[in-house]
Amino acid sequence: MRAFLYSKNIFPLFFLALSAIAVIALSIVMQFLQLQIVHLWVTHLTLELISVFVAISVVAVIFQRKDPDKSSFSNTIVFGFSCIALLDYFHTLSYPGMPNLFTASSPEKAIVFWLFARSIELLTFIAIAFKLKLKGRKLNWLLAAIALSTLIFYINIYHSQLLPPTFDPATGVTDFKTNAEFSFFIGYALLTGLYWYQYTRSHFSQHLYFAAASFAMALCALTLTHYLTTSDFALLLGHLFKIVSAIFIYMAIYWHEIKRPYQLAHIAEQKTDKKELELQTILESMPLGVVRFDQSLKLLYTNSFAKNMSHIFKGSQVDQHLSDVFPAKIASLWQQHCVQALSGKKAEFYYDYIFAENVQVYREIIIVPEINLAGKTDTILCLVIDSSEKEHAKRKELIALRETEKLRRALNEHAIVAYTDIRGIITSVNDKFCQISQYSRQELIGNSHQLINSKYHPRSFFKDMWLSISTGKIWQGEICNKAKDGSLYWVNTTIVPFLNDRGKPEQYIAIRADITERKLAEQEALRLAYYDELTSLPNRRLLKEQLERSINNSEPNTANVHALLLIDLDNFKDVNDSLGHAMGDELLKQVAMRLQHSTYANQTIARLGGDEFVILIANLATSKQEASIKAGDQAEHIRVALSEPYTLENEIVSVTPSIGVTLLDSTVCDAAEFLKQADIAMYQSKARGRNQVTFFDPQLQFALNQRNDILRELIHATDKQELILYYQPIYNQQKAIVGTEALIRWNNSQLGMVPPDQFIPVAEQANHILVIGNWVLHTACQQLQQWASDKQRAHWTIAVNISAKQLQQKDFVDIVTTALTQYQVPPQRLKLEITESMLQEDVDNTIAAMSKLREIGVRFSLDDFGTGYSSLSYLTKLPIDTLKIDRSFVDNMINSKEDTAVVKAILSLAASLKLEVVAEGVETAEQMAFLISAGCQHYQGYLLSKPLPIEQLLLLDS
Ligand SMILES: Nc1nc2c(ncn2[C@@H]2O[C@H](COP(=O)(O)O[C@H]3[C@@H](O)[C@H](n4cnc5c(=O)[nH]c(N)nc54)O[C@@H]3COP(=O)(O)O)[C@@H](O)[C@H]2O)c(=O)[nH]1
Repeated sequence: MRAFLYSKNIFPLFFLALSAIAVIALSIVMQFLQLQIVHLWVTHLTLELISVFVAISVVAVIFQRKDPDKSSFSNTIVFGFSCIALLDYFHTLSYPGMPNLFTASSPEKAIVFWLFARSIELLTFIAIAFKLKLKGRKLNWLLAAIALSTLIFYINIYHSQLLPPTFDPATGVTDFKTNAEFSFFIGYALLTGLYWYQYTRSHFSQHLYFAAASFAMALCALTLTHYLTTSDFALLLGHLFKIVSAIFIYMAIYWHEIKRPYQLAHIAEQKTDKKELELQTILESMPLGVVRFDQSLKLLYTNSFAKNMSHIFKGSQVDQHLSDVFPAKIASLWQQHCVQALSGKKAEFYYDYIFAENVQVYREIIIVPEINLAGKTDTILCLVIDSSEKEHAKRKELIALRETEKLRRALNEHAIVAYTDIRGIITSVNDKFCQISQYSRQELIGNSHQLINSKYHPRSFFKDMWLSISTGKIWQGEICNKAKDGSLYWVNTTIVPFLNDRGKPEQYIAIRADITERKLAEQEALRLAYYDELTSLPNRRLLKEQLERSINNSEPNTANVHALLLIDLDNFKDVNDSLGHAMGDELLKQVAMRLQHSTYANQTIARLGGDEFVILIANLATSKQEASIKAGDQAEHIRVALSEPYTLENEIVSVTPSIGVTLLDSTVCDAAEFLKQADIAMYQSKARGRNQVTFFDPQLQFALNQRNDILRELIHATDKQELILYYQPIYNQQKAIVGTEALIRWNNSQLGMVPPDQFIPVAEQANHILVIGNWVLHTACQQLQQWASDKQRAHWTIAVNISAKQLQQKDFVDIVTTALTQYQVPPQRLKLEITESMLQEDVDNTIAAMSKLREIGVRFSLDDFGTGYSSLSYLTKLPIDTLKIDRSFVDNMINSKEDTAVVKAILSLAASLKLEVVAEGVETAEQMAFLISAGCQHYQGYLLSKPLPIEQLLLLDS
């Protein structure tokens, strides 16, 4: 309970309430018992002096108080309680029983002072409750209180008649006095409520104490409404309540003026301590150095951060001078700015410093002047920001930026650069891009690369490119672009995607190098490598590649039969020889143009070289039968077209083509093989009399293979000494050998003994016959040289077979004479055998050459006479000595009248032209007998001897 009362701070009221109840009860008892107090003036004096002392104490306390506000209610208390103290003192002095104070002491005189004191006290309570403030100095109000009290004193002493009567010696206190007390009671009761109300709102103890004081005064007034004489016990009680009230007033003033300020000061001190702690914590945890200097630049404070700042504050002590805190190099800088701050101006500066360890630190300093209460600056606060990390990062970034800038400049100097956004819209280009594309930067930015698309590349090219870069991969490739003027240029392009934080491209940079020159060179090289210079048609290499592509791309169930046409011009050599190479070239160009007009877009025309052209008709048909019809028709169309006369300058020239056709299907996979097939077919056309279209025959292929085998080996035959010369003797009617025919034999390590009718035609086609013929000529001459010293054989002749190509050599005469001279052979011993067929071409030159040789003595035989077209007109012009009756006539002359007639006719013709006759292929005695009877002088044949190696021939003769 006690704790509750104290805790709620209502002990004073509780105490008063109990006191009131006790006093009222005691009062009733005393009233009932009519108790009287004797020697009351002593008690009264004591009690009053206590309350006067309390009032004076209140004034004293208030008087000592330092009021920040001149119009404080302190003046109210000083004035009010000074009056109360003085009037209560006058009241005490004038109380009955006290010595006379100017006039005789009396109850009335004492009551007047009392009533004035209580009235002023009530007014003072009211003024305090309503916080009425009196302006002015406290001393003035003290003097005013003294003056007022003195005035009341004077009136009450000397002019008491002016005042209403308050005591009747007969009846005691007057009604005025009782009513006045009752009024006081009401006033104090109301004040008790008011103070209590204020207490409940503010919880200020001061209000509670005033409430208690008011309550005590209310009880005092109430008690005093019941006394009649100055010796009544109620009077004593009233004064006791008054003392209680005075004590509560003192407590209120004590609480307000002494205790509370101390409490507030204590709280403020606690707050200050807390704030200081907080400030200290903040300062210590701040990521910057905080340093304070006084006016003389002595160090006052450094926070932990500053203390740990390398090389500057480390080891610094409070009271150290600034010049001892910092290294000399920066101390002056600090000092200069600290002095500025001490003059009241905020200073900011920045420096970097390299320490012995080569560590560079960067500092930003802000110095703030601290203004004291007097408005002056006697300390400065320095905020030290360690910007080393930031600065190093900035410098690194700067270096990186410079590097980037250098790279960018280098890149711009050497490359064509464009930036695009994620959609491919150009966002930035360099000058080189503008130069090569011929578009301005404004025209390019905001556009896509579609602006420079040359349409050279298929859509799939760019689709693949986007697929690559949109997944964050770097793309590289060569692109053909179109400049503003329509010209094309080539760039080697690298597109690098820049990725965002999520790894997705957000920008692309395209770096390009102009490779137009290289591309043109490549194209030119390609053209030279794959195209014929004269006609601009694809050459053999390109044809071969396309042919292989056609073969490889053939798919089942498609038109996968292709046709290959090989065209060779007949007699083109004549045009070259007669009209010159320039005209020959012009002819080839016109042929190329006609071929282009005679073919379709998807067909490839190529020039293999010389007068050879090829047409590849890919995917002609699904069956060979259909393909052969279509290819035959087109080949015939071409043959007709090429056979039309050509106009070469002013010359009208006619050439015909020999065309070989072969059909390709997927069963054969070799382009070279197809070309060979077409070649064979073309040669077949030639063989068939030229100006023909011939399809490839597989049997021809076999022959060709054989031919190729022979040729491959034959080329090395002379070097490998595989050639042997056999000799078949020629007899006269007396069966004596008059000469021999040299017949070549070839014994090859791979092919065995190859008969001459197999390898001679091959050698002729390949022009190798010149080598072989020369060997035969020299071997025969060498043999004649040997025989020249052999009496038995010195008159023998050797007949050497000469091929057409040998005879057509311009230096053929020289070749023969050289051989004769080399072996010192009498020309008469050498016979050159030619055939009728050789005389079909270049007859005049042939005869001229023969004549020259004939003039020096070399003799000529006309072989196989009767089998070809023999014109008697030129037969007479030929410088020949011998006619050889072909073996086919000799074979059949016994059984065939026609052949008998031919043999007789030849013999008769030879006789009339005075030519010798040799019958060859004499195999039977019957044939021999018939020939002798018919007048033939010379015979050659198996009946007499087969061709023999020289050793056997010599045996034969011996
Ligand atoms: N340009 C050159 N041609 C030459 C050379 N050596 C030969 N040849 C020609 O090769 C053809 C075949 O010659 P070969 O196999 O040697 O046949 C010759 C005789 O062996 C054969 N012959 C002779 N007598 C008979 C016989 O009674 N019966 C028979 N079945 N065959 C016989 O005739 C060939 C000679 O014919 P020909 O030349 O027409 O006199 C052949 O055409 C040779 O010309 C050479 O060095 N160069």
